[in-house]
Order: sequence, then C-alpha cells, then structure tokens
Amino acid sequence: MSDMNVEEITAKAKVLLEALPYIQNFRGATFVVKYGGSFMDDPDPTVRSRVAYDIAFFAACGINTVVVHGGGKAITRAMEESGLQAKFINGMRVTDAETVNIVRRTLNGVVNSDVCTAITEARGKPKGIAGDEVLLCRKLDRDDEGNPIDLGFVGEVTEVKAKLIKKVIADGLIPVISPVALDHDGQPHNVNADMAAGRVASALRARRLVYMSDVPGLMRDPSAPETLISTLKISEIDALREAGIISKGMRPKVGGAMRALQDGVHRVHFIDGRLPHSLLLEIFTDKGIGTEIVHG
Ligand SMILES: Nc1ncnc2c1ncn2[C@@H]1O[C@H](COP(=O)(O)OP(=O)(O)O)[C@@H](O)[C@H]1O
Ligand SMILES: CC(=O)N[C@@H](CCC(=O)OP(=O)(O)O)C(=O)O
Repeated sequence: MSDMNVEEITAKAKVLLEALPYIQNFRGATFVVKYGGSFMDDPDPTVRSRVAYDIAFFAACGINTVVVHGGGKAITRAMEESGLQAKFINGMRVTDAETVNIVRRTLNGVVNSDVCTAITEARGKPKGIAGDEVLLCRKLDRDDEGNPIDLGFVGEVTEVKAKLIKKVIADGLIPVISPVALDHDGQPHNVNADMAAGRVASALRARRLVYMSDVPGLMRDPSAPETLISTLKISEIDALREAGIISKGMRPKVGGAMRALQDGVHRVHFIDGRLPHSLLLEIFTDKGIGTEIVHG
C-alpha cells in the first residue's frame, strides 16, 4: 500500500480523470504548437524542457502534434556577432541578403536541433524539418493593414506541403518546422514564425493552434496581468486592434490566429510558456489559463 492517504490518492486520480474526456476527444486530432519565441531564451533550461514534456505527452495521447518554432532572439544575437544590428517593423525583422543567411543558419542549424533535442529528452520522437522543405512563399509586400512594405527577404507563406508533413506524422514522428520558406525562384526568405504556424495549422486543418509566448495571453493592458482576456471572438478583434491593444509581437500572432480560424481551425490559444506545463493545463483541464480565440 502507498504511504498516501485516501484523500491524496483520490485527488491525484481526479486530476488524471479530468483529462480523460479531452484525451478521448482529441485522439487523432492535429494540434499545431508555436514553440517559442522569447521564453525559449529563458536562462532556466527547465522552462524549455517542460514544454517539450507537454508536447511528448500530447503525442503519447494520440494527438498529431506539429511544432513550428521561433528563435528571434537567437537570430538577433547571431546578427550582433556578425556586427549587424537588428531592425524590426511591425514586429518583423528587416532581412537583407546577409541576414537571411544568418536566419537560415540559426533557425535550421541551431534552434531546430535544440527543440528536437528537448523533445527527445522527454522521450518524444521529433523530426526536424527545415521550413525551406515544406513552405513556399512570396515576398511580403503589404503589412497587416494593407499598406505597402519592403522588409527585404521576408516572405509570406503561400503554400504548405501538407502531404510531406502528414507523412512524417503517419510515421509516428513529431514534425518540428523552422520558419523559413522558399519563393518560386528558390530564394530563401525569413518568415515570421507566428504567421508560419498559422498557415501550417490552416493547411493541416488543425483542431487547435497554440501560441506559446512570454505573456499570460492577450491582455487589455499588457502591463497588467489581471486584464487577461480569457475568451475572445474573432468579431471582437478589429476593435482591439483599433484601440491599439494588439501591438508589437502580438500583431502577427493575432493575424495568424484570425487567418487560421477563417481557414477552419477550431480554436486558437495564447498561453504563457514560462508557466510550468501551461500547454497541458490549457488543453486538458476544464478551465484554461490563457486566452482562447473562437469563432463568432
Ligand atoms: N494586448 C497584448 N497582450 C499581451 N502582449 C502584448 C499585447 N500587445 C502587445 N504585446 C506584446 O507582445 C509580446 C509577445 O510577442 P513576441 O515578443 O513576438 O513573443 P514571442 O517572441 O514569444 O513569440 C509581449 O511580450 C508583449 O510585449
Ligand atoms: C520576418 C521575421 O520577423 N521573422 C522572424 C523569424 C523568427 C521568429 O518569428 O521568432 P520568434 O517567434 O522567436 O519571434 C525573425 O527574424 O525574428
């Protein structure tokens, strides 16, 4: 007999049982997780490791889990090492020829393998995929408000090779995709990871798209966690944008979320990657902890 008393055993079992309907419901469904970006750089390695465990947990429950990772901070560091200064417009990096090489080297070479290693340590089975292999793009020439923009080699995804990704899933592996894409001439482009995750979720007809970041979710006042918006309908987004509430790094996330929902993704979640096992709790418990964006 265990040294736990009956109440403790019941409480533990209750936690496990709360997950049961979710596991039954989501078995065979596809989830896309945007893994990154800022919290990936947390000095505490257990932060990344916990997320990797949650991803391995999903996969073990029969959820087809696909990871799209960021790595913006790692790119900025690599640029600085080469004497270049990073510049962002509307949350997107201005990317010249030298920068796009650094972006590829950093994302495909370093960050992708780091994410795969973390998932492997959690006994998941990742398959690293350079975005160049599965994402096609055209040069981004408009911002999210339709104004002309020139950021250099920055692309917007026009096509996702969903068959290739589904093949990896069918092989029992967790695709881990970097946000790099090729245009029709084979020229690599840097793609915002949030937008890339949205397009991958659309192409795979994912049930859930989860953005993990370093904030509790979408907040009415980003400096006040108590203003967290738990549930948001698509129809409420424009007013928040106009009020300036969705700014900086949240813009591509909300843009990616809206597009994915319009393309048939059921629900999009924004959660705090720094909170222990926020991914598991958001999906497998009755009361989520971040923001969910739903149809309506
Ligand atoms: N309404 C909002 N709620 C929460 N965060 C917001 C909001 N508007 C802007 N932000 C900013 O968006 C950032 C998250 O985006 P970003 O830095 O791109 O994250 P990541 O690199 O983790 O993907 C937050 O740190 C915050 O500064
Ligand atoms: C065009 C563009 O801005 N691309 C991003 C790609 C990486 C990314 O999005 O990483 P995070 O999710 O960590 O921010 C960049 O260069 O930073």
